[in-house]
This record gives sequence, C-alpha cells and structure tokens, in this order.
Amino acid sequence: MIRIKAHTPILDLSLEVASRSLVVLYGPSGSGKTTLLRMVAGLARSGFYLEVDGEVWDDPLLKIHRPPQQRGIGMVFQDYALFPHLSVRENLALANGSDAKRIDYLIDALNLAPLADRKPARLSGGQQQRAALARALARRPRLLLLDEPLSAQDDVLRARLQGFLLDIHRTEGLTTLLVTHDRQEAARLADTVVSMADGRVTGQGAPREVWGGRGEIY
Ligand SMILES: Nc1ncnc2c1ncn2[C@@H]1O[C@H](COP(=O)(O)OP(=O)(O)OP(=O)(O)O)[C@@H](O)[C@H]1O
Repeated sequence: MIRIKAHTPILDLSLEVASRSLVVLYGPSGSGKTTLLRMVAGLARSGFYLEVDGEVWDDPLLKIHRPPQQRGIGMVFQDYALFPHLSVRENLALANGSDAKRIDYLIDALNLAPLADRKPARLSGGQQQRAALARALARRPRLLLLDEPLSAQDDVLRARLQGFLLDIHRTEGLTTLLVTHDRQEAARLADTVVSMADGRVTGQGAPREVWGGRGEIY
C-alpha cells in the first residue's frame, strides 16, 4: 500500500493505492499530477506524509526523508533527463551496468537497437522518450513513476508500448503511477484511476467506476 497525505499550497489530498497496481493519475493541466509524482520520487521535501509498504519515506513531524536513490524507483519525467554526453546504451549502463542482458532486452523492446550508440542530441523526441523509459526500467525498480511516458510516440508504437508496459508491470510485480491525458490509454492500462483537479482527488476507482461504461470516451 502507498499512503500519502499532503497539505501544501499546491496539493491538499489523502490517497491510498494498492501495491502492485497500475494507477493512472488523470486531470487537467495544473491539477497537481506531476507534483504528486515528484513527492513519491523524493524530489519534494515538505508538507506531506508518505508511507510505502509499511515503511515511512517522508514524515515532516519526525523529520524523515528517504533520499530518491534509496527508494527503488524508476522514473520518466517530461524533461527525460538523459545524460547528454552518454550514448543510449551508456545511459542505461549507468542505471544498471552489471546486467548487460537486461540492457539488451530493453533496447530491443523499446525499438532502440539501431540507435543504441547515439547520444540524446541525435535522437528525435520520441526516441529520447523511449530511451528514458528504458533507463527507468534498467535498474529493476519496484516503483515506476511515469509522467506521460508515451506522449511523443506515434499511434502504432504507442499501442505496442502500452502492451509492453502492461506486461512488464505485471511480470515484474511493479507498482506503477502513470500520468496520461489520454482517456483511452488510461482505460486500457489502469487498475485504478485517480482523477485530480485543483490539487485534490475528485474520484478514485476502476476506469468504469470513475467514468462509467467501459471507461471509453463518451
Ligand atoms: N516549481 C513550482 N513552483 C510553484 N508552483 C509550481 C511549481 N511547479 C508547479 N507549480 C504549480 O503547481 C500546480 C500543479 O502543477 P503540476 O505540474 O503538478 O500539474 P500537472 O497536473 O502535472 O499539470 P500538466 O498536466 O500540465 O503537466 C500548478 O498550479 C503549477 O502552476
């Protein structure tokens, strides 16, 4: 279970989601989705309590703050944050240099094989996004934090990568928090949708509970 209670000027919410579930954060621009992911990642420090599987990661009263590198997370934020002086393969190796098989698997699964020796500046936006996703997975995280991870992909690749994400989420027993603005993507991927507006949670449940029907656009 992930439990978070935030009382900040930007976020005012109390949220519980099950471990090993794929949680989609859904809401208008500025509703606080990225801020919530940054809190779980350990990139924000004050005004919230966070507990993951019974371990307290942030508690302002007890002055507890677990550093990001000790959280077992893989993350893709909107700036990708790839190291510019390293090739795709070297970026992945920095995350998990001891597991070449894992790196080869991810390079292949994310359609990066012909690009593995290129530096980020010589990649398209969609290719950089896939490299960032590969790097997030390279370190075998237990918690995956994805801020619109497929937004720069074409429709065909996007559908295939949704399948890949679902598959790796399930087979590796990950807990995944994913932001998307695409309701069909949310309906396909989510065990649970958390809808947000103005820094608050406005709904939580399976896609059909939150949106009705089969969770599709209507
Ligand atoms: N560094 C910051 N300093 C002050 N306010 C910020 C900062 N970053 C974000 N905000 C504000 O916090 C609120 C939530 O922003 P956040 O980026 O979490 O929204 P979001 O739901 O992820 O939006 P989007 O869908 O556009 O990415 C917004 O009102 C935004 O203006």
